[in-house]
Amino acid sequence: MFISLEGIDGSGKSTQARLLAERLRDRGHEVVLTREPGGSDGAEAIRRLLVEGDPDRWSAETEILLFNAARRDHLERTIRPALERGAWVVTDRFADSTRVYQGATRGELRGLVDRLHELVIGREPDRTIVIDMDPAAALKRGLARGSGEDRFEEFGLGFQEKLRAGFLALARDFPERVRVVDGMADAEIVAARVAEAL
Ligand SMILES: Nc1ncnc2c1ncn2[C@@H]1O[C@H](COP(=O)(O)OP(=O)(O)OP(=O)(O)O)[C@@H](O)[C@H]1O
Ligand SMILES: Cc1cn([C@H]2C[C@H](O)[C@@H](COP(=O)(O)O)O2)c(=O)[nH]c1=O
Repeated sequence: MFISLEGIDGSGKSTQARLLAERLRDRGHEVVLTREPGGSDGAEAIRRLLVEGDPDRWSAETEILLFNAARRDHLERTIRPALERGAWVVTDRFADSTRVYQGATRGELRGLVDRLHELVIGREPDRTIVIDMDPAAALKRGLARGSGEDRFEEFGLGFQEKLRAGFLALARDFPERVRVVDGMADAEIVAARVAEAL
């Protein structure tokens, strides 16, 4: 089973991915807990190209290519082998992040995002949980954490609001696969909501 956690920056995806992996391991499953961009040696190298350094280094189109290159490597080296040996895969972000960050926020690039996904990736997770929360609260969590790594967090509240709308739209676009969970509660309560949704 292949599960992705999605949502805006600071919504609690990494926390929930970890808690879900623990819950599944407690039930005796082998679980591969992974993330994007990253999750394989090559994809982690591409992550550094994307999140470190001059934010204007890449054009919007090149950025989409890089996210897809990283995802292809992640799929080939980490996700597929794990699924083939019967493990569960829990990933903190997958292709929906590209749909939302690169596609939904820049409408004219949606076609490119969708065509590249079909060509290079060609599969979806079995289930996707969107952790939904108020962007102002999520931004506060991110700032409190003091993570300086994410150049994407620089865009601020207006951008996060667009992202939230993009993630909520996924549940309408992929009703069989995507469930939205309210992330505005203690982590353990949200974890129970995630388990219930799955
Ligand atoms: N339910 C929660 N209540 C309060 N704080 C939380 C909750 N979930 C996570 N946090 C805290 O909020 C911060 C962001 O959480 P986390 O890293 O899980 O989010 P994220 O969505 O993966 O963030 P990013 O996308 O920016 O990496 C962390 O400091 C984490 O400990
Ligand atoms: C997979 C993916 C990610 N991003 C952005 C979203 C985040 O702001 C950063 C790093 O992710 P993290 O969850 O904070 O580790 O990358 C993106 O724009 N497009 C994508 O496809």
